[in-house]
Amino acid sequence: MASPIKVVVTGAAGQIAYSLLYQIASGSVFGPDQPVVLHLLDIAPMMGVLEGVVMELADCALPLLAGVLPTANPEEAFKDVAAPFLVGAMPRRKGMERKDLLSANVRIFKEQGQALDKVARKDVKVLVVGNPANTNALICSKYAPSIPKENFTAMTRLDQNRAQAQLAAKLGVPVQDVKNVIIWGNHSSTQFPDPSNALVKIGGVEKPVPAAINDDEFLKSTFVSTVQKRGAAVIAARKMSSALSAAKAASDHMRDWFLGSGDRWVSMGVVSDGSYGTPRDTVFSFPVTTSNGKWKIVEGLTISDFARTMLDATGKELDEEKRDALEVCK
Ligand SMILES: NC(=O)c1ccc[n+]([C@@H]2O[C@H](COP(=O)([O-])OP(=O)(O)OC[C@H]3O[C@@H](n4cnc5c(N)ncnc54)[C@H](O)[C@@H]3O)[C@@H](O)[C@H]2O)c1
Ligand SMILES: O=C(O)C[C@H](O)C(=O)O
Repeated sequence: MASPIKVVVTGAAGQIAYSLLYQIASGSVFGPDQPVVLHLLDIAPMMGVLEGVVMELADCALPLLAGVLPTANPEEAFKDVAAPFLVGAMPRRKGMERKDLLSANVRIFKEQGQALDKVARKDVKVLVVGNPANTNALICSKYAPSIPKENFTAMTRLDQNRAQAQLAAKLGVPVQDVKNVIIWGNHSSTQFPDPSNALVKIGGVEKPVPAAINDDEFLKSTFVSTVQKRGAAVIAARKMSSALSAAKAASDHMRDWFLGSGDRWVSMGVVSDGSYGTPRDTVFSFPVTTSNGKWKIVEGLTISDFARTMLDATGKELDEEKRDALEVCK
């Protein structure tokens, strides 16, 4: 058995963490042979609730759970961690856009970037889930200059999973038979869920999704807006933001980053190098492949005029969010 790795979940007393902690501690993220020590960070008033979470983790009797550290101190939480899931932040309510959370949440990611810079391993792999996730990840990276910026990512995997599920339902196939749908840009209503390179297996044969669906109007409008607005639809129905599916997506993201994405593309918000004409120095979601703990943007894709307009719109929003976030952090 390998020696345990330290994994931190922030917002550990919240609703996403409630699903996520079990997935991490049961081996679904880092593999069935990798023990974990869980660091649980939340704010001081939530320590009582967190105590209950700690009790429940113990009561799960999980063989891979090698230790649990609940704390309200970011430096204690981030000490020597390999994998931070930065979930802790305010969720939006009905009628809000995710960027409306910026002024409330971005300071959390400044403070946590500073703490990571001070005490985390330099090869730490950071996943930001708290909204607005892309810009929070950018700010976290900026305040942790001793850690490579490639190590900071934002979660758009939930959007990818939503897109894959929509296409599979339309085609009447199991969800795993659809692959390579892309989420470009921001985890917001300007994101571009792009099915143009997606593949579907039908009768054992792989075909392009656009040809299999053969309905351009559906792919350019209904499909795109359903995925863009899915988070809001869940909030309208549940009166709380998505949590079960968000925790599953966070697990998928980190698992693929650590263990590899195989023959599938996955979407991750990463610091843009300007690929595909996107704004540098924003955290932009791209199709990537992952192996040996590193991600690589899929190169050489054709960008149609429609896609160009969509990429430019979401890039513009990210540039604006960055400007606002830097102002808040001054
Ligand atoms: N990227 C995505 O796809 C995605 C999906 C779903 C939700 N989210 C976002 O994830 C975040 C968390 O959602 P939730 O439903 O778990 O919210 P929640 O309100 O249930 O839990 C958030 C927790 O974070 C804690 N917290 C607040 N400030 C903190 C700080 N400085 N340090 C540590 N913990 C802190 C709170 O006390 C609370 O326990 C929200 O911003 C939500 O919008 C993102
Ligand atoms: O939409 C939200 O505010 C929550 C989350 O980002 C989601 O996509 O479900």
